[in-house]
Amino acid sequence: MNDYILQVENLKTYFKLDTGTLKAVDDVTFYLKRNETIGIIGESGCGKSVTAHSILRTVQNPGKVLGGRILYDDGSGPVDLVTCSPDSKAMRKLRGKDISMIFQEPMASLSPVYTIGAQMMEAVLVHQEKKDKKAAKELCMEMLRAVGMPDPEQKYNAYPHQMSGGQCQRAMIAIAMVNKPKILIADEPTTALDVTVQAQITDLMKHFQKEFNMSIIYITHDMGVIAEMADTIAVMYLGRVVESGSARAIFKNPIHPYTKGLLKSMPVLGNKSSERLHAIEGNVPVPLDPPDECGFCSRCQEKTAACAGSIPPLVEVEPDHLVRCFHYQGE
Ligand SMILES: Nc1ncnc2c1ncn2[C@@H]1O[C@H](COP(=O)(O)OP(=O)(O)OP(=O)(O)O)[C@@H](O)[C@H]1O
Repeated sequence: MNDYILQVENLKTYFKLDTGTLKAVDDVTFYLKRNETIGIIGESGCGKSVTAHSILRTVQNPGKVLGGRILYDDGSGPVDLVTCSPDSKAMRKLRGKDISMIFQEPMASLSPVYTIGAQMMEAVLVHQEKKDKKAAKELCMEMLRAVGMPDPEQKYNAYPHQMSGGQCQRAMIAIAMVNKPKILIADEPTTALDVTVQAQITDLMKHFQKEFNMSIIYITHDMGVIAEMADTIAVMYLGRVVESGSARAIFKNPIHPYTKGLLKSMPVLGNKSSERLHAIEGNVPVPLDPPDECGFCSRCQEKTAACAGSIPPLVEVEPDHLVRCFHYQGE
């Protein structure tokens, strides 16, 4: 069996707007191994969420996946999701069953007008040919207990507004996990929570990963969470992967000035709290008809005249460690 459950290659997702073409995801390549976690990191607007929605084929209009491949292999051979229509039976079967997604804001996926139980039952029954409601309810209760929901019987009949933020997050995870997906896409799932609940939620994901042999795409702007969760890392900037490799390689030997900037912005245990954290100056620009140059060059401390000439290629630094920077052209 192929080592990779997902291979994303040269993915392009653009939004054709009246004002021009917004290249949200532009030539993105990364690979996800079975039972492993890839961390996708970058500041707000780098294209992380649009990448996730491209995989699930749920990109909002007028966004369209316009190029590349998304090879998903559940063990029976790779299928290119780019060739599947977003509304196809194949994609509907895949979403929520093989690949599930959880969000920063549970209310983005929980309906306010249905109970948690009704939403869980819907998630189970939609993928069953013979609808067995009794078995489905048992599965839902088992999952509510597995996510550590307090008083699961009562929460099964509760509406989201009757629960705390952390409980809603657990309910969303229970819905995402109830079909034991092969891939979980977690888009900033802990950002809105306090640190104790954050740690509980990441532990929960690791527990499910082991129990169900699940792969995870963990999207965040927090290098600390990535250090805790990820086996491999893809650093995104302005719609492109600018550096990727094993977590060890990225933390020990970061090459791209953007990766180095992100690492310097991480708090270090033992440093005095009065010491200011490094911040990368400026903001991520909007990739509306972007010029053919390194996307980071407007903010890069190391830029030279060469950086504005064209888009740097992805170069292999060491096996499986790739970087997209004119200053690194290989040995
Ligand atoms: N529906 C849309 N219409 C137009 N532009 C969009 C749409 N959704 C996203 N974009 C643009 O695509 C680019 C990438 O956005 P995306 O949400 O993927 O970034 P992100 O890295 O996930 O940021 P965040 O951490 O804030 O979610 C941004 O410039 C954003 O403004």
